[in-house]
Amino acid sequence: MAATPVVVAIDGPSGTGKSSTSKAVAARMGLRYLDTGAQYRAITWWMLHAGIDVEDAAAVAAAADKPSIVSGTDPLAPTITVDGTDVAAPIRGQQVTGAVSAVSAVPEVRTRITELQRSIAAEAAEGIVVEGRDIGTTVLPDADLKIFLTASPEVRAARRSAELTGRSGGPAAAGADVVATREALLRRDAADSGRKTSPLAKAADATEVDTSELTLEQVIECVVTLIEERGRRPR
Ligand SMILES: Nc1ncnc2c1ncn2[C@@H]1O[C@H](COP(=O)(O)OP(=O)(O)OP(=O)(O)O)[C@@H](O)[C@H]1O
Ligand SMILES: Nc1ccn([C@@H]2O[C@H](COP(=O)(O)O)[C@@H](O)[C@H]2O)c(=O)n1
Repeated sequence: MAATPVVVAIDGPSGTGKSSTSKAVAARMGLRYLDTGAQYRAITWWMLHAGIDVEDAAAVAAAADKPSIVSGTDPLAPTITVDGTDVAAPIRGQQVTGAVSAVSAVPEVRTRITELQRSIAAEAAEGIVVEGRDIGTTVLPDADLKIFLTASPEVRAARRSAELTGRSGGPAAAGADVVATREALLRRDAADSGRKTSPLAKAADATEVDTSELTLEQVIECVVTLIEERGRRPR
């Protein structure tokens, strides 16, 4: 008997483990995977590249429909391109990270990206895990399962610093500064929670999972169990 497709929304603040959890759960359950933060980062990269002042909401709004953003949804090898250019690496840089909350707060940007997200989810015949900030509240309010991941700022900063330090090759790297990383995470959370249009928020019917004291494997197991309870078995 074919498995029933399932749509899973995973939201939460920065660095709570959304991407790591979503990719692993999707791979284990035979689902597609969509990183919506990567889409906002991609449009931000394009704005910066085009010389648009990202603090000028009118200029950002006027350009919102110009770039073509394509997301590959294989959880083992997710991809993101803008006008055919692979931007997977540059969208993770400091410049984009520092600008993305301003761009994602512009309603015309959100309308454009939300439409894209809904069409990708609708095409995923086998089901999909979609992660972001407003998936359960706005993008896919009828998702079969909604998870809201949290973790203390200290834990998130320590995890992110370890990741950045590893990526840059040693403790001397800027990513090793846990205090600065914590401040940057909290600044981005405040901007994402405080915007008028579709802010970062927990849907009323979402299950909250505090990952502060959990290993990544435990969080993955928790989400897989919740999906199985809705009748979907791993492949
Ligand atoms: N439960 C966990 N235990 C330990 N480390 C974890 C856990 N969950 C995630 N991590 C690590 O924390 C870091 C941040 O995780 P991840 O990128 O998945 O978070 P995120 O919520 O998607 O972040 P962002 O919103 O900024 O994209 C990664 O290095 C990841 O390996
Ligand atoms: N559904 C979403 C997802 C993301 N954003 C914005 O993108 C930024 C980057 O997200 P990451 O998950 O890659 O860190 C995030 O800070 C938000 O500004 C969003 O608005 N809605």
